[in-house]
Amino acid sequence: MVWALGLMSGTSLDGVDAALIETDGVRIGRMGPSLTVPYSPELRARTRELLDRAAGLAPDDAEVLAVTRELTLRHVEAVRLLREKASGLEPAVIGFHGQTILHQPERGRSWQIGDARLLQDLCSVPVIHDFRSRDLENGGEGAPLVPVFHAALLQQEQRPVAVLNIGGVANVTVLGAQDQHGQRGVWACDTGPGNALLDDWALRHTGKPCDFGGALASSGTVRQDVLEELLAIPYFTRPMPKSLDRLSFHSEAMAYVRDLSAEDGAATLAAFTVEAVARTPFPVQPETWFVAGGGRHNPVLMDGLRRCLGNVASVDVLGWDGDALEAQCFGLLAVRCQRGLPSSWPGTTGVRQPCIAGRAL
Ligand SMILES: Nc1ncnc2c1ncn2[C@@H]1O[C@H](COP(=O)(O)OP(=O)(O)OP(=O)(O)O)[C@@H](O)[C@H]1O
Ligand SMILES: CC(=O)N[C@H]1[C@@H]2OC[C@@H](O2)[C@@H](O)[C@@H]1O[C@H](C)C(=O)O
Repeated sequence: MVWALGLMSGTSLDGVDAALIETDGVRIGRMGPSLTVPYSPELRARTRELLDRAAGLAPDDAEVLAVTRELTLRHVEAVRLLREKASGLEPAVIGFHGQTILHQPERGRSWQIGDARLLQDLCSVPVIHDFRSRDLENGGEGAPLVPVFHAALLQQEQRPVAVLNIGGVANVTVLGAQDQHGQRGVWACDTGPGNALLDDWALRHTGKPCDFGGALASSGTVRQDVLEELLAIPYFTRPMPKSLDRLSFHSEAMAYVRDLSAEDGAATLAAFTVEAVARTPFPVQPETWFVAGGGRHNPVLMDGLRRCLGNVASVDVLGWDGDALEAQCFGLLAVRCQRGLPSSWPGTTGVRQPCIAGRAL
């Protein structure tokens, strides 16, 4: 096994998560330390601006290049701080996801900005990057990629279970029951919004970047009529696998809630996240749901999920760090790439055949 350092900057645009993981690409050994390096409000705003304009931007646009450099330097800082924290643990490889500013699987396109060469030169560690392209080239959605990691972590689990990540977008991995040979089905998709719509709503109505503790949503009432209109968006009846951009149906959804009070709008958007999960057409019904990502800190989301799905717990009950999971995943994916192991399958991304994620420089 080797130590791999994973870097993930998610759709919430709040910063870079970095984590160390010991793995041979198949088995997972020890988890090392992890940390988050936040983006400055200025960098967050500039990145958000790019994300809003991404469909019309050229790769060599001056602002794209400037933000790419800034973001990469935040990643370099994350690597430096994590190495300091992990004194003595030297990573053999870095898995660098980059910042997604556009995801259009229907056009075979997913755009992560980040300068892998600069990161490799400044950190002096081999970097694996560009994790989504090959999957897209082979007919896949390019996301989610985390199911291989969830399956590796839950190798001992015999029952059908699900891991739900509620980041900016929410994604789920469903693991079927194990047969007598230890084989099981693995299915995945993005279920719908995670926190992104709620974050934008909270920012507009409270000036804060999210609905901390679900305070706003818990003092409002869900508008069922609006909720049903939101859930009538065709994405929700599409079979899995399927994936989303942070801005997928963003303006549509915002138009539906626009006239609601701040509280009712937040309650309705939180219910939207929950119902989108509950209505996903799953091939098997999970007995237990383990929830990761920032959304697990929002009691309105967690209570709603419990009401709809039954047995729902934070991944923390498994001893996992729900804030470091995605960064750890990109450490694992980097090692799998180096060893020629596939990381996506027809059931997880819709790719035609099992596919290696990432490439070296
Ligand atoms: N205490 C809290 N109360 C309410 N919401 C919270 C709290 N802490 C975090 N969140 C939510 O979690 C979000 C961040 O989640 P996370 O870091 O998992 O997203 P991400 O990794 O950027 O997204 P993705 O998984 O889509 O790439 C915040 O934007 C916020 O909405
Ligand atoms: C294109 C992109 O960056 N997608 C992210 C996003 O954030 C959550 C969800 O949408 C998921 O599909 C994916 O990230 C995780 C790490 C994944 O690929 O598994």
